[in-house]
Amino acid sequence: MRIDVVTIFPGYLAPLREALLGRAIEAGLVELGVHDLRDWTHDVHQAVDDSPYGGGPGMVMRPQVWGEALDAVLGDAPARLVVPTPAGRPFTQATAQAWAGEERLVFACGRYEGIDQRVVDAYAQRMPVDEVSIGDYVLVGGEVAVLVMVEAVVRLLPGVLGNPVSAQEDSFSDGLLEGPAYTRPVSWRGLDVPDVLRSGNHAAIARWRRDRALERTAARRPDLLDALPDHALDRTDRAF
Ligand SMILES: N#Cc1c(-c2ccc3ccn(Cc4ccc(CN5CCCCC5)cc4)c3c2)n[nH]c1N
Repeated sequence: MRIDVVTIFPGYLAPLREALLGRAIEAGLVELGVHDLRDWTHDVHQAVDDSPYGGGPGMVMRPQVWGEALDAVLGDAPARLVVPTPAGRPFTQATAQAWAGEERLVFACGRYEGIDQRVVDAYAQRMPVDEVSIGDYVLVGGEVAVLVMVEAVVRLLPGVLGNPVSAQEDSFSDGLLEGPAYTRPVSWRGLDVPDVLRSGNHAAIARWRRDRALERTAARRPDLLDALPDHALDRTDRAF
């Protein structure tokens, strides 16, 4: 997979070259290009924004600069254009799983009050464009959202995670939050690891983990339980 990010703060994307993601790039599993939007300005001030038509707070990012940058970055290779925005569709694990199958993702990181809508509209005429939000809170720009989305997608690519099964057993993959996890020591500050986890009884362990996942999901994310299809819960599950 090739990932390109266009931003006025390239340094914000430096964490993408660290740790797991950095190793995936070094292993050739992912190619990453980070591009400074200001490289496509032509004025001495390198202006990328202007006042909003119709009034309103703040500034809007100019379509011309974005058009030149995206034309240059995209070239002729097919890609999915992703534009983070507070007004976007929710980015979920299902989104990450769908995008993990893409050959190429190009992320347009807005700042100020966002990017002139005609940029999305123009590119949507020739390629898939997703306006997405990572959550119901307001950030200052799209860079942090891109860090989140790139990590969620790249970890799903074959060969990236040391233990690939965990991508299938993630929270949300079966529609539930994952339950609690424990490691050594068996007792710590007067708190003990649940006996069942040390029993060697794999059926009992699986049941206990499912019960804790259901319990936690019911307590913290009842909306996920409501969204589960009927066949996803067995009679024992329905106790929650
Ligand atoms: N993903 C994601 C995000 C973002 C996100 C993503 C990308 C950009 C680009 C710029 N900003 C800042 C910003 C802040 C507020 C508003 C709304 N204003 C309301 C009053 C009228 C004007 C517009 C728009 C733009 C961004 C924020 N925030 N939260 C998420 N989950």
